[in-house]
Amino acid sequence: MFVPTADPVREPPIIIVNTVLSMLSVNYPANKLACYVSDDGCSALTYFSLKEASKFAMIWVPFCKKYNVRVRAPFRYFLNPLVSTDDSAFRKDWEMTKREYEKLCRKVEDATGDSHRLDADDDFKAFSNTKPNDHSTIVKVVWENKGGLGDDKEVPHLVYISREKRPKYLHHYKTGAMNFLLRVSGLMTNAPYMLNVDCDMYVNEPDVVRQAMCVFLQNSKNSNHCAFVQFPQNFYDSCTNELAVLQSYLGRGVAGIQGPFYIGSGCFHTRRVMYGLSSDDIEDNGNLSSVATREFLAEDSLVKRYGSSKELVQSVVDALQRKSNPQKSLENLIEEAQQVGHCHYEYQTSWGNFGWLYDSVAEDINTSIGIHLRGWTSSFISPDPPAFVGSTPSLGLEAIVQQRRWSTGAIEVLFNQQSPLSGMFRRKIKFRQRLAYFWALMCIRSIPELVYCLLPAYCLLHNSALFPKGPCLGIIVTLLGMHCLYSLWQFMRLGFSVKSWYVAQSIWRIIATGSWLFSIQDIILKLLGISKIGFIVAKKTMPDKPTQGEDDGPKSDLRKFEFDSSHHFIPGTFILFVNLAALAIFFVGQQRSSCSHGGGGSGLAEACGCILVIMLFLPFLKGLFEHGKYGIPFSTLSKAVFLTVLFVVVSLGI
Ligand SMILES: O=c1ccn([C@@H]2O[C@H](COP(=O)(O)OP(=O)(O)O[C@H]3O[C@H](CO)[C@@H](O)[C@H](O)[C@H]3O)[C@@H](O)[C@H]2O)c(=O)[nH]1
Ligand SMILES: [Mn+2]
Repeated sequence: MFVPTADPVREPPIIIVNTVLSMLSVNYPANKLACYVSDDGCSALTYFSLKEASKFAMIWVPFCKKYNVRVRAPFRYFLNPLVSTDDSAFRKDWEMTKREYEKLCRKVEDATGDSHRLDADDDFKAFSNTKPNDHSTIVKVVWENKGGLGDDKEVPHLVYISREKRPKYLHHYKTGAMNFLLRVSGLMTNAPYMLNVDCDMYVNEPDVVRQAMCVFLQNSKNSNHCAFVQFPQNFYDSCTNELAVLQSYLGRGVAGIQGPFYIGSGCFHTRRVMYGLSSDDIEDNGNLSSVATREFLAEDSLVKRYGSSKELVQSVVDALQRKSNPQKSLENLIEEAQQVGHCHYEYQTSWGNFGWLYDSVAEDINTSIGIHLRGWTSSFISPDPPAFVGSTPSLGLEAIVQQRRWSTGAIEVLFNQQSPLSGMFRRKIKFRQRLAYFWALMCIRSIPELVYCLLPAYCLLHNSALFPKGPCLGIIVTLLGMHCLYSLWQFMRLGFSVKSWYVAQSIWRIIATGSWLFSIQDIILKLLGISKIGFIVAKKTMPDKPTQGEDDGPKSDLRKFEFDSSHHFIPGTFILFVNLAALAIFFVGQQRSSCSHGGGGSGLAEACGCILVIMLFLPFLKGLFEHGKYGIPFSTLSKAVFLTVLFVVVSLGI
């Protein structure tokens, strides 16, 4: 089980602690599980929090198993008060466990306020004088499960790792961290299946490991060809539902072709596949084919591919040949694990061509295409209640920057080795699956979307017709109506409201013109070699009271849209102003010379177009009248006004 984290400020350790606790307590034999936390932030605080969490786990895990607790992230479980129960033993245990959890929270909080006191402890020496981007590898066995406690009391291994970073070396952000996790876990426990989650995505279904294993091990003739099992991502703090709808339709749709995309979190991978095998490298009985044996197991090819660590190479051979591992003492493997975390370890190896694939900031979609190109299938499981739940950025800059990263990463995939374009003639991926991956091109839509948002206004100002008149207008209105009804039906079929559909339409337009537009700039600058693309970690928060949406479906709410002086808000404000200006000029002109205009120019249809655009950019309209973080700041307003004046002048042809 892998949990990557990168920044103790944007990803508060207590969130990671909860994710880890939820994983340690899943319903599965504890001696077959191990949890690895990779910390790209190289934070003593994170390590401290995990140490404390491992102590609390000795209470939490038996408690969850004894009472068959459903939600095993303590912050979530203790949000609800104890319902009156006659079982006084349960009440006592509940209260004691809650007290211990609160103690844990306090310890983490105190350490966050005063991290210097950790320096005094010898165990934290490795963290002194380190910077997140300049430090050597740290590997710490937080808890080693030596067995003997009985199944319901045992707590799986917990290992903290932080790979070496030096300013001169590329570290590939999360992707590099995932490959390090793959290597260290290979060395230490070498399980054939691996679950990875983002650090905020706690396990919400204790049987999730069994569910995934059912798919891997089911007795169908294709069982060996399922490379990964993907669960959808759900969020406890989301104000909108557009991602849930997208995942539901896209996820299930693609699942019917070759399998769902890997979406970065809530996914179980097969270790052998991550080591680079193709589907035809495996025979019907699951063994390596003779060609694959020659290709993968030759001594020099092993070192070239996987690096110089003998222990690691041996573990790869074992994994490829499906040999079970003798239990080893984790403490004895620390040195070897540190070696495979050196910056230069991957130098002249093929890491990044297998494992999690490099060259895209959206490593999920990139790795996903790589696996499907090698002929593997994947499976989608979407249980109710959801198996994984996490935090999503608040509506505003955080969400816009996240979407920008996703779409930039998706376009990056088009220009690298895994591109669905260059793989056009490779037969191992199904044609329709390849087409589905072109969904990655979505951000190119930003340019036509921007044009569509401006066209009605331009036509009104320029007094030229955008829409045909007479019965032909009926065709356009019918098409638009059908499209709206269809997407509305998609929402309602999943139990979402009309309002939630409207909010989603609005959010998609804002993303298209606020995030995707800038991704195109990112890609152009990257292709010209002017700048590189980085990974800005999304900010995570934890609720302190149950969210309203928990039982009656998440709420859709645009009122919480936050603004600041970022340039990401200029296009939206500009679009709003242009449409407002066009409407105002149109109505003023209409009143002044209602008799002088003939039927050739723009008219009510174009005005309706403007109104529609304004409705879609409603958060911006509201932002004009709000103050503080919900209001659009003056600097953004003035830039947008300047652009609007230019646009109006050009359109009017003055
Ligand atoms: O240098 C880095 C940057 C990020 N992360 C971790 O990567 C995970 C995902 O980062 P987050 O900021 O939460 O990104 P999201 O946009 O919320 O994540 C989605 O999009 C990412 C790709 O852009 C995928 O990697 C994620 O799995 C997917 O859930 C988190 O656990 C981070 O700690 C690292 O370990 N190292
Ligand atoms: Mn996230």
